[in-house]
Amino acid sequence: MALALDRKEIVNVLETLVFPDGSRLTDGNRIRALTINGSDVSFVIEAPDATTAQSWSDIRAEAERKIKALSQVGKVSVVLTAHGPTAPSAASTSPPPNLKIGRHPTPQQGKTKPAGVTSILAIASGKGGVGKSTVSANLAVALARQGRRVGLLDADIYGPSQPRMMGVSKRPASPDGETIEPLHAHGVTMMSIGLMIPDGEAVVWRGPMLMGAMQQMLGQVAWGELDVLLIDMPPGTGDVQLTLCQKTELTGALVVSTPQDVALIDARRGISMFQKLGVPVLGLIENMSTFVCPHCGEESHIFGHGGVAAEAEKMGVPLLAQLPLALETRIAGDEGCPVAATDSALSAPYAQLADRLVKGGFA
Ligand SMILES: Nc1ncnc2c1ncn2[C@@H]1O[C@H](COP(=O)(O)OP(=O)(O)OP(=O)(O)O)[C@@H](O)[C@H]1O
Repeated sequence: MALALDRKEIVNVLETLVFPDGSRLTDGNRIRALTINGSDVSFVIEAPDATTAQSWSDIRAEAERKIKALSQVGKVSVVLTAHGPTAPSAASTSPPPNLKIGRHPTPQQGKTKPAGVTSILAIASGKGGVGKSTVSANLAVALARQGRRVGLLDADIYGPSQPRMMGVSKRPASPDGETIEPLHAHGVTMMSIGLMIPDGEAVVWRGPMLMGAMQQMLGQVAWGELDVLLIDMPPGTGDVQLTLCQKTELTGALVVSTPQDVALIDARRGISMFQKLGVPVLGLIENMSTFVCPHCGEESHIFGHGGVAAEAEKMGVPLLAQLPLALETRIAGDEGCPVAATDSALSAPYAQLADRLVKGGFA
């Protein structure tokens, strides 16, 4: 029988990798989420910013090669992520690129999809504030940790929250005034409409302008090769949702709801919109399903219990995940490092959701 893979053996190998400045790859908590699953090894190398991350690609490759060379190791997945923006001076104080974002849409025949993107998943909710952005950010990171090439488009035009949740504030560049360079955080390629709008400017666009902006976010952003692009949709069933369903080749939709009746009624509306527009609903995600008290450990169902599972059954769609309400999840989101990017036990349900989507061939 083969001996179980020893974590220490992996760490020993990683310790031999040294940067030109003499520091080790294992210094300063750079190696995160080292996971051994049978003979498969995965971990994340976290750089302080995106520029540094780029310069670490050789050491990432070397780490992968050396771990693979160990006798009992099967698959190796090493994800290089950047925790912060490229340079503090390039934060949101700089103006957005000079592109006409929010222009009228250009005529488009049929449904399109950015070249190089295999699957597009819309993350939607009927009601606002149920955690759709939290789920999108964490799912994106969880998929990236499983070695998938992931994009995240924050299309929540009225309340873009991905820059905060993913810890990104740099303005995307547009060297040619036409193509928009996406940003990178926690192994995810991302873009938010919030990064394109001048600070303090309220979005008062109406239907056609919104459609034009969405078309630009999908068509002008240099997404590159992606296994999956997650779209964090605005809540409800308005213009943006309709346009996306009609003009984009969506692989499917994931609908997030809390167990509350009011949220479920709206979720039902969202599901029915997707079904009418011929977008497969891949499943429901129950967020804030239980609350585990950080002091006494007692579990309570603040927003009710069982409603989302019953609704999923009624609508004939799977219940894909039940995600707990946790202070750590909220804080991690506010601090720009989604809990799925950490070693916390709370990252597990997101990893399971990601795994389910990968196994289903959707991501
Ligand atoms: N599982 C969770 N545990 C703890 N806090 C959560 C959880 N899910 C979401 N939150 C918190 O609830 C708030 C709303 O979440 P989020 O912004 O993800 O919702 P949303 O549905 O995208 O909202 P909007 O409709 O404004 O786009 C945020 O402060 C977030 O940190």
